[in-house]
Amino acid sequence: MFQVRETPLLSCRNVTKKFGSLAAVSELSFDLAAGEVLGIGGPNGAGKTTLFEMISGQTAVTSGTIALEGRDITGLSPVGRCHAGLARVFQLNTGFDSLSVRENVLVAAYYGRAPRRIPGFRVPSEVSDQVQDALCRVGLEASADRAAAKLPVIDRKLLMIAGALAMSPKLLLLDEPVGGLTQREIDQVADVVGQVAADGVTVVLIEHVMRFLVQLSTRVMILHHGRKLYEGDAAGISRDPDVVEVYLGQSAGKDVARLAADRTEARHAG
Ligand SMILES: Nc1ncnc2c1ncn2[C@@H]1O[C@H](COP(=O)(O)OP(=O)(O)OP(=O)(O)O)[C@@H](O)[C@H]1O
Repeated sequence: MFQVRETPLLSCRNVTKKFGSLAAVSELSFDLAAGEVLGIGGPNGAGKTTLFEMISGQTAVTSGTIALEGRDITGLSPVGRCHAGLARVFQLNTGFDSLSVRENVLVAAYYGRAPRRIPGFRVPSEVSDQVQDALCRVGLEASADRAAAKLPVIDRKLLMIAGALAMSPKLLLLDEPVGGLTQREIDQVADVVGQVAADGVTVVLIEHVMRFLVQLSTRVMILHHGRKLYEGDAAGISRDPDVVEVYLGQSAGKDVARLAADRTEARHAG
């Protein structure tokens, strides 16, 4: 297993989730250092989203522990985890359709950073600034007054990312952020996430789009049947016969090898 020397930003120890007799995630352990981008892949049903459910507190672990910056958060509510610095972007749209783009982000910025009482809904100026900053980071400032329901799919995805960023997270969980997007749109989201990571936010992303996963991840973990099948750099997944067999397939494995080589070349050139 990868060793993180200082107190890890996120630490999962023997995390297990059982649904009846099915172990969706089984005895999974990993550490994540601040500043990493961990890409998680694996076949349908591998346990990726269930892992996110446990990290973000939407579902309780059956056993195991989860710590954020050394603090055990295993029993904390989802909102408590938000206030501790953890933000999650869901796979499916979670925006409020009837609110504007700005209002959607405002709800996240207002409630996501500290405990608030509803009757006290006065927006402090630092929250407004946070909203504006989040909109600019994803490029939605020109759409701020549009109703969320009227947005194209790509902008809905960016809106969810803006909501998460408005909470000033230390750890950002992204569940299939580019599913269903065109190549150009995927590149657009990759630019946003790459900049978020460059700004110091630690990211864990689940993605089947290998181009996106390989481009952004500093480390990749492939799950299968709730267990770790592979953990290492992106280039290694195409050389791992088990990953190629159960997940990538031969031709996709070659594509991933090419993508990883392109990435290495681009980094050296940069
Ligand atoms: N609430 C639930 N009740 C029962 N079984 C569940 C529940 N949630 C997930 N599962 C099962 O747990 C296993 C892991 O599901 P999970 O959604 O975590 O996989 P995944 O890797 O995210 O898949 P995908 O790539 O299709 O999103 C699957 O067999 C799924 O059917």
